[in-house]
Amino acid sequence: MSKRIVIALGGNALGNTAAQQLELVSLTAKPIVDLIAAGNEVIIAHGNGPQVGMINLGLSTAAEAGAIKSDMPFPECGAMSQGYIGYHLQNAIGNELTARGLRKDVATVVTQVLVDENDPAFQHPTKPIGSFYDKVAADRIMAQRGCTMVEDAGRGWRQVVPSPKPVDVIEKNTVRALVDSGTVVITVGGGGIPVVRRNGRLVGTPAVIDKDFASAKLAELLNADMLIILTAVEKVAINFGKHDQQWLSDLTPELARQYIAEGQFAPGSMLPKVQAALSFAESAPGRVALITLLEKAKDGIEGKTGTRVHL
Ligand SMILES: Nc1ncnc2c1ncn2[C@@H]1O[C@H](COP(=O)(O)OP(=O)(O)O)[C@@H](O)[C@H]1O
Ligand SMILES: NC(=O)OP(=O)(O)O
Repeated sequence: MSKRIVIALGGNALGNTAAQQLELVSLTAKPIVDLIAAGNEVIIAHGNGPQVGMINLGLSTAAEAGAIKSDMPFPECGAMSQGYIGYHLQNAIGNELTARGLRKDVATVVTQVLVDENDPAFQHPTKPIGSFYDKVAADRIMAQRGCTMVEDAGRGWRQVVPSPKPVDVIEKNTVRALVDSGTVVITVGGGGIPVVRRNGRLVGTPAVIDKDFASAKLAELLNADMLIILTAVEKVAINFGKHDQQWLSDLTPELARQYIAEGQFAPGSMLPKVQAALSFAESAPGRVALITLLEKAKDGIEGKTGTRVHL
């Protein structure tokens, strides 16, 4: 039976350069088009941590060198990352559809996501962006730019920015209308451009929303049947990386809460995915969230693999 499915793609899976990204999205497009060819309505959300950091650093460096007139504000960097990644995804998915003789429109919607100006996340930057650095380089960048950098899960040092929770997707009606008309939509890229409401106006704010939370919010607003969070592991584990590691196939809200309380999921990596999956699964009866590998998405939908979070 065909389903309405929101897919969340990890930003780290998109490579570090435009050439790498273009090559990787051509591979990403295949399993996504498998789902479309099977009759599902597919909406694609994606991360932007490495990309928004690259755009921000590149333009700041150009401004400091006098090559451009002024620095680029951070929300605009987020918008650029949506266009950059969205273009590659719509190009790759469109080409894959054409190669299979399927006729479907594919479009990226530049998306603003409402956040609360009083969200405590603004006081505690946690979202890693940009490249990984060693400690010496990180200390130098922090001193030069006055930004915050932290060690990211043993992989090196990265800049961190505030990551408020998504409250609403401003362009949700446009996205819904496009999906209803049969268009494959790429939206809430990088979790959406964070905006706050001030005196009745929407104003961009420097932050990066977690794409897993934004995808869960979008899936809820679009009344999706499934939220699929695609990442670098086939299943979620408890005792991850330890000798007694145990892969999980099914997670009820009760179990998910228990494991979260035990600290089983790493903050900034698996924790937001499990929390986002839990929030979608609990938003209405029958909704299922799946966490798995891109190439296992089809098997996961059929219940053959992945970690399914459901009531
Ligand atoms: N309990 C866990 N179970 C499975 N993977 C985990 C767990 N805790 C941490 N991880 C790590 O989290 C990673 C996914 O997070 P991340 O790389 O930030 O995601 P994204 O795909 O969105 O970029 C996995 O590849 C895995 O290395
Ligand atoms: N915005 C966001 O969640 O990006 P990553 O997936 O790259 O962390």
